[in-house]
Amino acid sequence: MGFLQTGFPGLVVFEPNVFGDERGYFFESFNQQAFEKEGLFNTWVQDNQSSSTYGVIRGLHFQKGEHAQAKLVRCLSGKILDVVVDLRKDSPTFKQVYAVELASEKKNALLVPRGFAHGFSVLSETAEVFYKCDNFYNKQSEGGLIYNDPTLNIDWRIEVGKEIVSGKDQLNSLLTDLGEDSFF
Ligand SMILES: Cc1cn([C@H]2C[C@H](O)[C@@H](COP(=O)(O)OP(=O)(O)O[C@H]3O[C@H](C)C(=O)[C@H](O)[C@H]3O)O2)c(=O)[nH]c1=O
Repeated sequence: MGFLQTGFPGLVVFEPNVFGDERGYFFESFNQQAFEKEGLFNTWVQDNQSSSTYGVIRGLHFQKGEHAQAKLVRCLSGKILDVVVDLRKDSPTFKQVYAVELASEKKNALLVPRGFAHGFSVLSETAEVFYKCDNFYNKQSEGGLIYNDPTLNIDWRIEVGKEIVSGKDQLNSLLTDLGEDSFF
């Protein structure tokens, strides 16, 4: 089981020990003792799962203030580009972007601490994404960054014109327009 540092404080890529045999495979997708040994202390209270087709971009979302959520994100089927933006004012990586490919084949996961905007693009024909949250959904506190913000210049690795973005996400803000209450 490996925990890979990303250079962003608290943002960690998790690579489990996978046990394969003639039946298939087994791995522990989360182990509180192992995570706490790495200094990763989260109390997960809500699990989310979504399914999307190629070209879908969900996000970038965050919940403000006391409703902020840490997430442990994995791809159950297919492949996604998981993308986060650091919104923590005191972080050395404040306003920086980190992206990592999560795939069912890799069985990897991304631990996103509170204080990040999170989104992903679907690189395979379909993808099912599962993520644990350490705080409950709170619609009223939701904030969003527009996926094609020129300041962030995120390469979602989707063929031009094939992006599928919800009406709600098309109304997300530019980083430069976020209010003070969007930062941590
Ligand atoms: C997030 C959420 C949504 N919902 C309901 C609200 C809507 O009726 C429906 C779809 O919600 P939304 O369009 O916000 O779903 P996504 O675009 O996948 O949102 C997620 O996208 C990015 C990748 C994230 O990291 C967030 O966890 C989350 O915001 O599910 C709930 O009932 N509970 C929830 O926790």
